Amino acid sequence: MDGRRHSVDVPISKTLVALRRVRSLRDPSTNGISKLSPLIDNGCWENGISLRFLNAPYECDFDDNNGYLRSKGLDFKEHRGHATTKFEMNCHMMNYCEEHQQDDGNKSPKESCCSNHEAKGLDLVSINPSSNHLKDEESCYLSTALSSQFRRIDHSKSNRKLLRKNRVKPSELTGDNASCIRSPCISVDNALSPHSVSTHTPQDVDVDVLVDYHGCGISCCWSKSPRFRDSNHYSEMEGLPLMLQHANETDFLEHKSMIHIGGEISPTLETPRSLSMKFRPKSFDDLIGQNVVGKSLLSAICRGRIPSFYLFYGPRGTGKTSASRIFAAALNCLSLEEQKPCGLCRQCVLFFSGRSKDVKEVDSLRINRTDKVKSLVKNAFTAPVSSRFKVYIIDECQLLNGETWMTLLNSLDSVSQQVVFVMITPDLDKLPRSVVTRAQRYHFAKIKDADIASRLKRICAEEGLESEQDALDFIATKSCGSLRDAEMMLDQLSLIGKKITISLAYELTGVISDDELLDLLDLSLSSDTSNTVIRARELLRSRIDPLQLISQLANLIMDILAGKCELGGSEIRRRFFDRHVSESSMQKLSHALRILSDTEKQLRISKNQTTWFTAALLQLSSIEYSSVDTNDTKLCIRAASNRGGDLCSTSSTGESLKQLATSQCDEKSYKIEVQEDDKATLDSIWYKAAEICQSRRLKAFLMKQGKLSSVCINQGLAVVELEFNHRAYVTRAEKSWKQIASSLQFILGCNIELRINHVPCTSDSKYAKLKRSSFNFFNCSRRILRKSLSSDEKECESDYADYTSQKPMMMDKTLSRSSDCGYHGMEVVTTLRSCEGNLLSSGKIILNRIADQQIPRISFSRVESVKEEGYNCEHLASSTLDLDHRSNCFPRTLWLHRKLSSSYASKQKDFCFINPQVQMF
Ligand SMILES: Nc1ncnc2c1ncn2[C@@H]1O[C@H](COP(=O)(O)OP(=O)(O)OP(=O)(O)O)[C@@H](O)[C@H]1O
Ligand SMILES: [Zn+2]
Repeated sequence: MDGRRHSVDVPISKTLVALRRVRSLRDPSTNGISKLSPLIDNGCWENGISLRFLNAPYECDFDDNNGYLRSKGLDFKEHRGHATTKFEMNCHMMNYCEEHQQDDGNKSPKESCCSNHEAKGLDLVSINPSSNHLKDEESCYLSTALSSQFRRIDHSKSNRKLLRKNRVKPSELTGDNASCIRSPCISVDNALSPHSVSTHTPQDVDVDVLVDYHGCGISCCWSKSPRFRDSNHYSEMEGLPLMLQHANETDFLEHKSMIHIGGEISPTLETPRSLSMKFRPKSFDDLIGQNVVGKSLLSAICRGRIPSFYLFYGPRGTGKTSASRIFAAALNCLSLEEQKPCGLCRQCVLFFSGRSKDVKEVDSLRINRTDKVKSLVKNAFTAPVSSRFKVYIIDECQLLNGETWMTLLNSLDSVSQQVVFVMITPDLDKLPRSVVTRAQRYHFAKIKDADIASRLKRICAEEGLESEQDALDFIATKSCGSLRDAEMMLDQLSLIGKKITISLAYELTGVISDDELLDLLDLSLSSDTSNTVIRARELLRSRIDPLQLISQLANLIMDILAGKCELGGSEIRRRFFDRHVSESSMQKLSHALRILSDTEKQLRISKNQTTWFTAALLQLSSIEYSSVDTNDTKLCIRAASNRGGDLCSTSSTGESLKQLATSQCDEKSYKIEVQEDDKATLDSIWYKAAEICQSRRLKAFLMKQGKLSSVCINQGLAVVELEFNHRAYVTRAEKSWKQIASSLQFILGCNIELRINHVPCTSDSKYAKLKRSSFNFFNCSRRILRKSLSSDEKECESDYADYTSQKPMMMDKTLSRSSDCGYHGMEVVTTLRSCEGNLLSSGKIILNRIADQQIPRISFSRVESVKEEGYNCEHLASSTLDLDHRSNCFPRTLWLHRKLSSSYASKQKDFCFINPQVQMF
């Protein structure tokens, strides 16, 4: 059996305690009572149920002979008035002070506490609380110290019954026991009385006093149950109904022992409800990843520069609340050392046992009423009871309303120097500006994955949990910088299996393993349609959300592309990397990434996520046809026809195009008969595309005047060039570009970028002359996407359609934004070709918007690399163009192109801009 875990004699008790623990894990941050709690809280713990902590390392000895309890030199005596009663007991006790063995060798406050007491041989004295109040500071302190060691046992009637049932004779109870019937706690003498506890010989022992420092894996959740608070709390709560005592959650209590009497678990003895409670930091050194904050707060304390208003903000689970408590303790710590809180001094003990009257945690929602906040402020004006500072910790302060803030802020100037407010929020933006500016702000950053993982490792070691490093790394990644989330996940995993493994972690979080993902990716890239569908459905049906799956898949692909994915390992992994190592595979993967990104957007608005996810997977294999042919070259078909010169090389693969054409359109109606001759292929595509245009006039126009001069498919995008031999035809075609593009899209089955060129007829002598002097290549491009548009996009699209019915097209919807939408300019990527069509150069022109112009103007501020073969267009840099006066918009591609062409052509007649690609910035 695990040395730190405890055996439970009777299964039902184990079950109930386990239930309690599970409940606590559901929502460890709240103390809401679940349905189970009445069962557990009020359940009749039958007589005879005893909990026995086996294997607990006993650090504390009780000396039967001399009647003194000694714990590492610590003598416990009972003082009643002037009388000192010795007592003896036989119990198994583990000194809580042994709790934290710091890895770094530094002593925790508690350890130091022990050793300190040990060194001094200090006698702790308990004043028997005959009244419900501990009257003076000392008694409070002493009582605190003792009760934090040994929580008191309830001597109410019911408990006495239990005691009786447990064969403790009433006569054996001392008169003093009776005198404290009303107290929810027993005094130390009672706790340690030989009558209330007995040896654990099988017959006689019904009660074992169990003190477990390390936590037994059995957590109690009574921390906020008022019936277990001591009388001091009640009286104070009455006076200050707004305040939440944090006594219940403090670490000392969390790590305290449990006393089980006659089968009843004394609820006043706390064990941590969760790992995150158990491992709540207790000093600035314990805070992980917040060194700067810790240092700064500590140095403020040391220098005595304490403003009254602090704001701790940052993501959840990063230590804000813990830091505020540490800060409060440090403010009042009496130690002269720099390291505060010391955990030893009177103030520290008071604070950590939850009995400090000067540190309050305030419920934000409850002070959102005028009377309540006023009462709080009034309270703030009273002097601290016993400490140097009065500290108010207000968590989730973003929930405070304006009026409450006003009251608090107004009081800040007048409250005494001894009052400190620590406001905590995860969201600074939700606070009024005046609050943010007046506070001393501390940012709690997300905690690094590596730090989280090493913290988890330490916890596992301390808890005696077996774990795989991969699993811990995974938990760290999944917890997004929140140590609490990580600890909670670890806690849950520790309940499931003996060892915390990566597969267990995957299962708990609903994530699938990289191997499973690689398998799926392999299938989909290999065009294994049926198996892809089967596997995708299996995964989706079993446990994973399509959106999560798609994001995991995308991440994995990115890792592969970045070379971050390990090649070795499992069989699946090896197979995948054997098959997908080539350059073409990498292209496929990067295209797959784009498909997944599009699909992700679509999934967000789709009700049928499974279908669309599966469809996306099937598209991954279609990349093979559309973007990459078997030789890794672009599929590019051009009619060499009337273009002179060496327009880019053509690698016409009729077969690929056939596949492309037939794979994605209705075979019966639009199957393209691809000829070996490219020209015929292009004509065939053009004919089919024209054929399916709805407007008869357009159909006739396209068939008669238009020509498909090239189709170039790369990475799922077909760049289609059309030729018209008259400017008027070009304009006409431009007006119907959408229909043309969708027909072509339907035929080619992929995204389309359309370029409509004006190529004067060679037979026309006038144009022939023109052509000789200037290849006036009139060009524009537009693109429509096959995917269905989201509603936003549709809106844009329709705006755009309206606009383009009167004006030439534009390429990108962002261009339709008005000039005052924050764009500063645009970047135009141009290509220069000679009149023969030879590529001369390509380059970039940066256009800056001239500020403060009602009608925006652009100036050419930079011309890059358009300077080859003796051509120079630097003069553009000094020119300025007026933008279209009809719109307050940046120019449309075509318009810009015309401007550039005319401006440029006037100086250099030999070439022109082709296909400017415009990007706003
Ligand atoms: N920086 C940290 N160092 C050590 N433990 C931490 C840290 N941050 C969080 N934890 C762990 O998470 C638990 C919760 O932390 P805490 O309540 O201080 O976070 P928080 O930032 O206040 O979160 P919230 O904003 O949700 O209240 C702690 O008990 C502790 O176990
Ligand atoms: Zn101290």
